[in-house]
Parts: sequence; C-alpha cells; structure tokens
Amino acid sequence: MKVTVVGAGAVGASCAEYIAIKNFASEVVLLDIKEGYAEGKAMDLMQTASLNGFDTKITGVTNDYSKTAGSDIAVITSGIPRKPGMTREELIGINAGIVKAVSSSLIEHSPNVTLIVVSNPMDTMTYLVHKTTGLPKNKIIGMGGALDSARFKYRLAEALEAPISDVDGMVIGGHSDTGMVPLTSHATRNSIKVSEFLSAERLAQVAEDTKVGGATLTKLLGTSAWYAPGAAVSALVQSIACDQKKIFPCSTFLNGEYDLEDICIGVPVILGKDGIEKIVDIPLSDAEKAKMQESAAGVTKTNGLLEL
Ligand SMILES: NC(=O)c1ccc[n+]([C@@H]2O[C@H](COP(=O)([O-])OP(=O)(O)OC[C@H]3O[C@@H](n4cnc5c(N)ncnc54)[C@H](O)[C@@H]3O)[C@@H](O)[C@H]2O)c1
Ligand SMILES: O=C(O)C[C@H](O)C(=O)O
Repeated sequence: MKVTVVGAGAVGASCAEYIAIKNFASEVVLLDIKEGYAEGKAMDLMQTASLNGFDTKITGVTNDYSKTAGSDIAVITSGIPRKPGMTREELIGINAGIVKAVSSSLIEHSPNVTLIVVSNPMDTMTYLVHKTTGLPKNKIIGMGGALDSARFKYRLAEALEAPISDVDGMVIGGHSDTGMVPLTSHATRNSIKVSEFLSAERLAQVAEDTKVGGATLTKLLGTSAWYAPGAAVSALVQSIACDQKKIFPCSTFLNGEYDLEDICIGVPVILGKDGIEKIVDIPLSDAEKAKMQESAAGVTKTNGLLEL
C-alpha cells in the first residue's frame, strides 16, 4: 500500500506520522514544493521508527511527482492555512490553484488513485477536484466531518464528564464555522441518548463549541490545528487501505441524496477499498434538514467563486 501526502507542513507531516505509527502502509511519500522540506520531515519521522515500532518507509521529495507513481491513496494538504480572525472560505483564492495543479499531477502519475482532499475551504476544494479531474466520485473524498465529529465527541465528553470512549456522535454538513450540523439528537453515551443527561441549553452549547472548534484552535495557536486533522486523515486512509468499511462523515458529490445536488458536502459514507462504497442515508429531523439546506447554500455560494 503506497500513500502519498502532498504538503509536508503541519497537517501533512502529522498525517504521515499517524499513518506510519498505525503500521498498515508499506510506503508513505511526502511531497512539498519547498526545497528540501519534505526530505527533512521524512528523515526526522524515519528516525522515530525504531522508537515507535513501525516499518512504514517514509520518503520525502521536492515537487517530483514521478516518485508518487503508483500511489493507491493520495492526501492533498498543500495550501495555506488560515490565521486568527479569518474564515476558511478566505483561503480559496490561493488554494484553488494549488489543489487543481496538485490533483492533476497526482492523477497523471497514479491514474487509479483515491484522493483525500484536506486543503480549505475543503468542501469547495473537493468539488473543484470533482469538476476538473474526471476521477470517479467514489475516489474523491473530502476530510472534514471525521475531524468535526472527533471534536463533537470531545465536547460531549466534557459536558457529560464521561470518558470519550463512552461517547458517540456525528457532524454532517459543510466544514465551516457556520455550516457544520452536529447531530445532537443522534448522539449517545453508551447507547443512551445524551439528551437523557444534558439539558437542551447545554447540548446547544456543545454544538456551538463544536462548530467553532477550528477557529478556537486557530486563535490559540496562531495558525490552524494539525494533530486531530492528521489523526482524522489517517483514520480515513486506514479504513480504505485495510478495507475496514467504517462509517465516517465525508464530503462527497451528491446527486439527490439528502435532497442535495451538484455539491460536495459532509454526509455519512462507508469507506472501504473502493473509496466511498456507499452514502448512508440517515433520518434527519425537520430542523436538521433545514440546517443541512442552509449549510449547502453556503457551500454553493463558495463554489460560485471557482473559475471552472
Ligand atoms: N479539512 C480539514 O479538516 C483541515 C484541517 C486542518 C487544516 N486544513 C487545511 O490544510 C491546509 C494545510 O494546513 P497546514 O497547517 O498543514 O499548513 P502548512 O502551511 O503547515 O503546510 C502547507 C504546506 O503546503 C506546501 N505547499 C504549498 N503549495 C504547494 C504545492 N503547490 N505543492 C506542494 N506543496 C505545497 C507548503 O510548502 C507547506 O509546507 C490548509 O489549507 C488548512 O486550512 C484542513
Ligand atoms: O480551522 C481551520 O482553518 C483548519 C481546519 O479546517 C480545522 O477545522 O482545524
């Protein structure tokens, strides 16, 4: 199993590290445009192999796509992150050109690759890849919901004063400060609805804290987060590489599902060896349906800024 990660910055390196530590891929290629940067990150990571007990071979290259040839999965993290006070949508001007060029180069050398798009604004970047590459839609996956759901579980566990392993929950919709739809009515603590333990007000606070999870970290760190994003990407890569068929909310092209069309946005999917193997339709309340439509309107507005 060969995995390429484009962008050896904060998220790309974290993602490569988690993939290696989980020890399921034979090879990870890190590629960056900055001279020597990916080579340095790869060497540093390889020097953790004997300490962390993995055999994955990590190599770094400067913009040489021939070294990515034959990749089964590629992750696109190249582009700029936001600074405190910015929205993800403001990154479109620079990141659209980068994502378009990078996806085209990856596919040229690995025509059967499954692409995971991370660069922001992620739903729009996933749509861009869908519109410009000709890859089948099951092989184009936007990562956002897996991260947002992890943050939702963190906030739920905090409110419940429960261990995170006791908590389950999912966030669908657009990966934006206003567009996320945390499914509070579906969230559980060891199969008991969390509404049995938390007031409506406390649950609404959990949902709000979840939605601004990325912005909160960006304010604290001065740039956007990387550990949880890297871990979330590695979980998607593992589900595909090991054909685990796990359910994650991912941004995928919709053609009528969830009453939405011509958009990439986060919905639950089954991830296995064929990438997105199934979009899972779950019953939503009227309020959740309305939030999904509102979220989609926001993503569609951002998509309108693309030069396709
Ligand atoms: N979808 C999500 O959930 C999620 C989570 C975290 C970050 N992000 C996004 O991921 C992106 C990367 O974030 P980061 O914190 O790693 O940023 P970073 O600045 O640390 O790393 C980005 C890397 O991309 C490289 N790069 C730029 N143009 C390139 C090109 N054409 N080819 C190859 N490499 C190129 C840069 O040299 C840099 O090393 C940002 O757009 C950020 O908003 C998305
Ligand atoms: O918040 C960001 O800009 C980065 C990423 O989308 C995140 O949610 O951490």
